[in-house]
Amino acid sequence: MFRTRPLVKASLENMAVFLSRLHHVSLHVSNVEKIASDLVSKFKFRLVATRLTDRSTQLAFRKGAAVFVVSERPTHSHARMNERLLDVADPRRAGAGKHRQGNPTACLYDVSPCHPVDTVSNVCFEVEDVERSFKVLSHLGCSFLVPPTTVQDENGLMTYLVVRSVVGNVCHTLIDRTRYDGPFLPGFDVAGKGWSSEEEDVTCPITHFDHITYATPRKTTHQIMRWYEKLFGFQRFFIDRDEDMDEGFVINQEGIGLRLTAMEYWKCSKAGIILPSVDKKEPDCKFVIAESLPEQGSNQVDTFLQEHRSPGIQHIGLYTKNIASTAHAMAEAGVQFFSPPPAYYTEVGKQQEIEEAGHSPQMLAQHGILLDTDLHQGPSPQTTSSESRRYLLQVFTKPIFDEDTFFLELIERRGATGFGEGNIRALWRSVQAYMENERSNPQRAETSKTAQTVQS
Ligand SMILES: O=C(O)C(=O)Cc1ccc(O)cc1
Ligand SMILES: [Fe+2]
Repeated sequence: MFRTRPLVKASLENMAVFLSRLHHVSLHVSNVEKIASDLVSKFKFRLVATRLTDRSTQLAFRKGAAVFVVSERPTHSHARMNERLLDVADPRRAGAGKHRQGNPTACLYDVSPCHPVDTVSNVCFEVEDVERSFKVLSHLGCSFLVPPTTVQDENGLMTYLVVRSVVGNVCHTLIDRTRYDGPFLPGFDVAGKGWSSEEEDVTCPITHFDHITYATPRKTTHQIMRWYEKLFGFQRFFIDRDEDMDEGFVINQEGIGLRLTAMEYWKCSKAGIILPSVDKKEPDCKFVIAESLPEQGSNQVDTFLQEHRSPGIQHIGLYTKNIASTAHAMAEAGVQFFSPPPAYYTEVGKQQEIEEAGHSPQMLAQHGILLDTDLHQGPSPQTTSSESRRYLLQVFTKPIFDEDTFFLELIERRGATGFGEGNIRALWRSVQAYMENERSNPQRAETSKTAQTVQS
């Protein structure tokens, strides 16, 4: 299956690499078994592909277009529990025979990071041409962790490279799928019911990654934005209409010191370029840089930087078409969410805002779901006047690794395009209380994780 390439006449000069779409996000963890089991039983992802060798374990999980690849962090001897792992993630195959591969390369499509704690460290993108991307990026002075490398199986060829970003341990793998006809990536075996058998999940309708948020040290936002702009043509995405071009969206009061700046990747349509392989209906994923500001004391971005031991991916927003039902199903399965102060739902303004959006404060309170109305935008063209408000609903899980680092967010957008700026104070207080509680009394915090709320 060969696809045509865009007819772009341009030299390498001043040229960025066009990203077609986000392909998957990689997690590197010490206990693959635990994360695999959580992704399946709690977050309702499906195991779709595996790569098991004597040197590596890589498992791919999918929900809609959101794909996580979980790799074992090289901490201890490897040739062990692969069989058990697969049985945990896919109980129907328990007792099946051994299934090992000959290719010994550790961490295909990635590098094996020597990171001291569990981490989400690779965002893999599809591009149209890896060799050309390599030339463009080399020209821009980029350093590569893996130069263009081709992997092959019975379904065709796949070329990839891995580049290091300027955000801590975050890397980007660029893959070119145009000569590959298999469901996932060469080197992986299909697992479970396979890639494409997904039935619509009406209870947990997660469709894609909505945004990826980096936690970064003070005064690093501009350098990061420049890097993504130069290499991948990222453009600034204004979170708020009143946001300052240089400053980003800043909250710097009442103990909260945070700068948020968002970027979106090159939209080919904006430049009049048509990439035939890109499904234009597929939504894209934004990138948010969260930088902590010094005046208000230590905060959750600082906690991430300390516990993760470097800047990196702090959280990922999973887009859902129905947050109430998704949060309910996940909570039933054992996912722990942060709850805002109880007063959040009874405050007159918020209560009215929630009711006017057609939701019940009690129902949102049940799972700690926050609602943020976009006050600046006019009515959406698709809505009638009675539902002309644009808002979003979001809820945050507690950190999913042992350290207070990475967490997931569920987000349902009803026309609003921001990241819940109005909710940050409520969220911030609940996270802060959780972290303080956990630090002062780790054992008690562990047992009380489920029902945590704080006073406003
Ligand atoms: O920007 C985002 O993605 C948000 O969801 C807002 C946010 C950013 C960083 C935090 O530590 C907490 C909330
Ligand atoms: Fe977020």
